[in-house]
Amino acid sequence: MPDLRRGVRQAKKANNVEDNAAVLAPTTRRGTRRGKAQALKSPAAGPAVPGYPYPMPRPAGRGRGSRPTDQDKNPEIFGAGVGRTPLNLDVGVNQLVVGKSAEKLAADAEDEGSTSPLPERVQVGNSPSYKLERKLGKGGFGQVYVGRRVTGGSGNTGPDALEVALKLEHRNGKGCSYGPPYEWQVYSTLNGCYGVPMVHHKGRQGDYYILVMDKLGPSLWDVWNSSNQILSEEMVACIAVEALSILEQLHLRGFVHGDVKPENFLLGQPGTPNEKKLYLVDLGLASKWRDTSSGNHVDYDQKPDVFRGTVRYASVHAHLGRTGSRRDDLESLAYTLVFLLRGKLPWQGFIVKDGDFSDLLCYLCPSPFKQFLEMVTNMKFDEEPNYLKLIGLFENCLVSSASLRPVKIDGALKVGQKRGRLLIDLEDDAQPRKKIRLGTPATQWISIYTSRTPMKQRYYYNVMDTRLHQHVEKGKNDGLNISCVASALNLWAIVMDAGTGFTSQVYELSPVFLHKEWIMEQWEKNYYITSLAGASNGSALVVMSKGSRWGIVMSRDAPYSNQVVELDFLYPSEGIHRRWENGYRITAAAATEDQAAFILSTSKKRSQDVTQETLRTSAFPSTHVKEKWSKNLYIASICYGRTVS
Ligand SMILES: Nc1ncnc2c1ncn2[C@@H]1O[C@H](COP(=O)(O)OP(=O)(O)OP(=O)(O)O)[C@@H](O)[C@H]1O
Repeated sequence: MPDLRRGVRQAKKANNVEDNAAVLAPTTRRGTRRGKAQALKSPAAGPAVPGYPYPMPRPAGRGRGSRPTDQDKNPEIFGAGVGRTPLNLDVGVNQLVVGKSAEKLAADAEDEGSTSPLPERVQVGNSPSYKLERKLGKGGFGQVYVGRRVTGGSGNTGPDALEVALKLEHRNGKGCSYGPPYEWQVYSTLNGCYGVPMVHHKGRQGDYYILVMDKLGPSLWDVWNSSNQILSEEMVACIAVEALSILEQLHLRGFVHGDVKPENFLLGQPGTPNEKKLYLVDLGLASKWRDTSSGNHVDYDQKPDVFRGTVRYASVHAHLGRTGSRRDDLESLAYTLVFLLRGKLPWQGFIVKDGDFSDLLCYLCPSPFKQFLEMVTNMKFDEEPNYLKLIGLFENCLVSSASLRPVKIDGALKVGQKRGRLLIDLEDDAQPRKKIRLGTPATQWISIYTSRTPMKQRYYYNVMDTRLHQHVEKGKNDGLNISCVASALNLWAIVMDAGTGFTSQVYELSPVFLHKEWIMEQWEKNYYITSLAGASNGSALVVMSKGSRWGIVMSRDAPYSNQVVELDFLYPSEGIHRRWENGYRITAAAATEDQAAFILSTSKKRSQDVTQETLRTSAFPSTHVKEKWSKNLYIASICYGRTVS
């Protein structure tokens, strides 16, 4: 097939051309990660909810907005460069989403009127009988009422209490598609866990699934709202310390909460000895971070279109669809604390531009809170949190004597108590960590190298539109085909090599992105898109090729057995390393000013174990490429865009 866009042939070698014509020894570098390959589940198989501990399909969703709040009146706008909302997360403030669009959420909300009337009296299992009294709260799933004991039982507290909280979920409700709410199973495992209210009875009555639990007092959101929307530093420090103790216990039992926020922390009942005690409720989004049978940490994964949690407080990892782990609860706790202290989070109510995220958040925080945020946002996926050290950060904020403290910190005192003070050793011999997520945004070249048998490879960079054809033609004359293209500052970078396996190639530079007519014309001729780049001025370079390898790739039998994506607002180093360890290799990369995405695939041919390395450089990596060539590592992909330095 003739090339459709053959430029004028020119033998002249431009300044910015490099050629690897040297003859290299025919030794292939063995993969250093060989043998560690461990196949991950196919994305299509099994539940789509990360870390979901039970073998049931994806829950129907936790999509409805929670209780209307003053804050809800102010719609939040999430900017693309915020570092928090990459996908269809344009939902209101306190909404919980599981891979759902905002439209679907609205539809769910309209269903509400169709539920049956609430029972006047409740009696489940061998519980006493309760009369339904005032409403305590409402979430996206359940409604919580005071239950006043009318018959049965005689005590004042515990399973016999005169007043309990009744959480009712309609059997047709979102969380009940497969029987009793998932939260029930979590409560069964966690009953008695420090800081989690006791569930005394549960059962179905008529159309409702009902949990009978300890009645608690106001939520931290209520307290914040009735305190002029600001809480003292000491109070928030006490909350931090106690919340950490509660989360530690929850984590010790193998669960992450998954929806840490002010609305889900409740104080004990006013007027009782527990009125200053903190509790964590709502286990409906809890998931296992540790596999029960093997005791191993659950596998890392990223599904950018799946989100669960509350938009405002969710960790950046949760926004990016990564499997939940202990670090996410801690990051949400950090945002909860900043919110309670300052009454707002920097991403509320306005579009946050590049860089503002970390600057604003850190600027708003007193030192211990800032340090806390830095520590938790730098945690690895499976890292064991150092709860003691995190608690210790707040030691100096706790100035009142134990009896005057606004919130009890019994959990932390149990560990390091001495006369009601925390005794926590803040000595740390670990090396200071680099600020990854809160670092300075940068724009760099990201180049990916793969080991291959020796071949000729050449690159051109800083290529203007007008010079493109002459470079490509020169390469073609030398028997090379384009293997990847990239754009930086409206100049092109082209990598050409002798090992693509393509028999013929066409390309087009068009002022529009994905010039449909031209692409369809080439498809008709059995060409398939093999590389693609867009410039910031809107023009696009599309390369289409045909040949044995890509003919197969694009039609029926791709050589990949599985494919995943790593997407982030910085270079997702941890994710890429985890994927490498599981046998994935980067097969495509793209970056813009504010995001970078990597497609990683596993090869059907297990024997094809290739070493892969990546580089991030401010300038085009010309010197590095030569070094890599000498080790039989060839550019496999290249892009220019968002990283963090
Ligand atoms: N044990 C309790 N005692 C007193 N109030 C409670 C109790 N449990 C829940 N509440 C109140 O009811 C509200 C809703 O409860 P919960 O968060 O469990 O419901 P949900 O439908 O699962 O919520 P979400 O939409 O956040 O998932 C809480 O924010 C709180 O104000």
